[in-house]
Amino acid sequence: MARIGLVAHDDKKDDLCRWAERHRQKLAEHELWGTGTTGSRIIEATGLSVHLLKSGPLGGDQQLGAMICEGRLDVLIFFIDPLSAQPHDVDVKALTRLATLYDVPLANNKSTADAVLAAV
Ligand SMILES: O=C(CO)COP(=O)(O)O
Repeated sequence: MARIGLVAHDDKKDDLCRWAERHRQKLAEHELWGTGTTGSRIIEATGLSVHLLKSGPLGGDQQLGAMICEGRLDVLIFFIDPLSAQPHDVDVKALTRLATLYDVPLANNKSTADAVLAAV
């Protein structure tokens, strides 16, 4: 069982919910962690159990970063919106930096997320 973080920027939340619905059965085998709004949307869309952290802009990205550096997260699925500025861009950068630093598989789009999930 892998510990999987699920995060999406606002314009990508629908995409991540559809992706989670498509992979519902496989995701149910794992321990899921989500930032507040993303996690709630996934619970609503799929009925999956997701541990909810703070909303991203309120520290949820940093909580996931802390999980990574403490060895408590195995995979990060983070659908980033490349077309919008984020008020908490520094937190987004910190999270992706820590995932890279600790060699945690990081999927920023659907194709990569498909590949990563197939490997866990
Ligand atoms: O902002 C986010 C990631 O940077 C996601 O946070 P929410 O899931 O709370 O919207």
